[in-house]
Amino acid sequence: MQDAKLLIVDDDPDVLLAARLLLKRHAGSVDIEKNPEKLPFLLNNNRYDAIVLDMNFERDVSSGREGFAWLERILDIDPQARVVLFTAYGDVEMAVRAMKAGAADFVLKPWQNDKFVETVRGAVVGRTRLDETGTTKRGNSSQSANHSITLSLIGSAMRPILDTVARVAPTDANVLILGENGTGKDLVARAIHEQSNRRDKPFVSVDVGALTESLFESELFGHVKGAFTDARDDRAGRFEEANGGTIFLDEIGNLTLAQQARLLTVLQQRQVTRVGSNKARTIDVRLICATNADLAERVATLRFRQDLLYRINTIELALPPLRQRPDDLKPLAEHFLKKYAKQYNRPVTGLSPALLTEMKQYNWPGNVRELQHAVERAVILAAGTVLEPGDFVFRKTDSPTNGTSPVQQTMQLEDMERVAIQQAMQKHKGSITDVARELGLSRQALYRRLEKYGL
Ligand SMILES: Nc1ncnc2c1ncn2[C@@H]1O[C@H](COP(=O)(O)OP(=O)(O)OP(=O)(O)O)[C@@H](O)[C@H]1O
Repeated sequence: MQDAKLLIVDDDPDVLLAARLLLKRHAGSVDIEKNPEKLPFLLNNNRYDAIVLDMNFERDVSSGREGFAWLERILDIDPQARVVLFTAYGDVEMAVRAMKAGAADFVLKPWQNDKFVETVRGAVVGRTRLDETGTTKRGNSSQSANHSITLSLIGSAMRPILDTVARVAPTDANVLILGENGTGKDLVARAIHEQSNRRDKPFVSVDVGALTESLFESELFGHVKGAFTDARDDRAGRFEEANGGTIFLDEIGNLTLAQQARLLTVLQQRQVTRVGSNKARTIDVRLICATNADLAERVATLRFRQDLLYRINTIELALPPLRQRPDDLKPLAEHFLKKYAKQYNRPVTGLSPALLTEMKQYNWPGNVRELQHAVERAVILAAGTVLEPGDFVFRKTDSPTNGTSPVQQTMQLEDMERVAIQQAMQKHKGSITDVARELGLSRQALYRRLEKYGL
């Protein structure tokens, strides 16, 4: 593995240092990262022959849940990734589960040097074989591989959207993607990038709604050493990371007015200044934003700046909620069924007509993400080879079209949402990852709701 490029992700700096020292003697290069949130960025910009990933990122937690969630995310981005999991607890059952979920192998901490190197070597060899026999792989500059995300967007409702994407992508026009949570906004943003002339440059995605007031500026625009207590080094912000490529600002509707003003200045001047510095740096980025909020209403109620809206919405793309595209339910569900039957090695082959009927009657508040998780659960738990209504958990919600006023509907939906979150928090003993998964929300979206409802 002399030429291999490796990545180690662990929140313990001592582990990172020791593992890097050891593997550096056997590999071409070894990147280390403390924050797993950086994984999507790293994977979108590098091709790693193997990734060593910690199972537990929260101190005093040994469930491995974080590791599983990140493993899944890695394989979503790069299905051929070879991931070796670190576990400190010698839990063989967990390691076996991890391998079933797609990990290449695992290493127990504290590790034995020879064994660790051999395990990583095995993962690298596996990757080389996959690449040799492989189907599409990222980093391939052929036209078809470049359009892999576009091709992964399923459903007839996506056709007109993809037509617009094809026309808009090669221009540098700013795009605003509107749609409820889980409707595919992130995928569409990536499809625009991969069809654009910037496709070989970075695609940087930032959930700006999840950034606290104090983090906002340094995360987006960077900081210099000593700018604030934790600023131990100079650091580029996400705009600089995206230079030459595309920056995707998700949940833009949640920015405070002060944040909106700072963002607008950067967009107007096309320059960023790191916190604590007075040197402005010119940036060249294509801007894509997304929100599930009604921005026109926010402008009318003075919560969103009109000048910022005009700057970001040169082209608007609205993604319909899943309940408005019943024809897409079957192809989407079949797509996820195939994916998870293969991933979990389960003999599930189809959906019963009765299940399809129930799926069409349900209103899918979590949209495609909820459908994806529902199918995943059903594939794992189903007794037969065809999924039946009993294999699915439909969350109990009233149809939003039941004759009540929009305000009452909002109240009712908010009440239901709060109760659903409370129940899921109790059921999963407060595990954010599990609750987010059950409810079909991103972790950030869940954090925001917990804050909103004071839970
Ligand atoms: N048309 C589609 N075809 C295949 N998969 C889809 C489609 N739309 C969404 N998905 C899948 O559903 C999940 C949610 O999609 P995505 O993250 O793009 O939604 P989002 O609108 O950005 O959500 P959020 O607002 O919560 O950030 C992802 O796993 C994505 O791959």
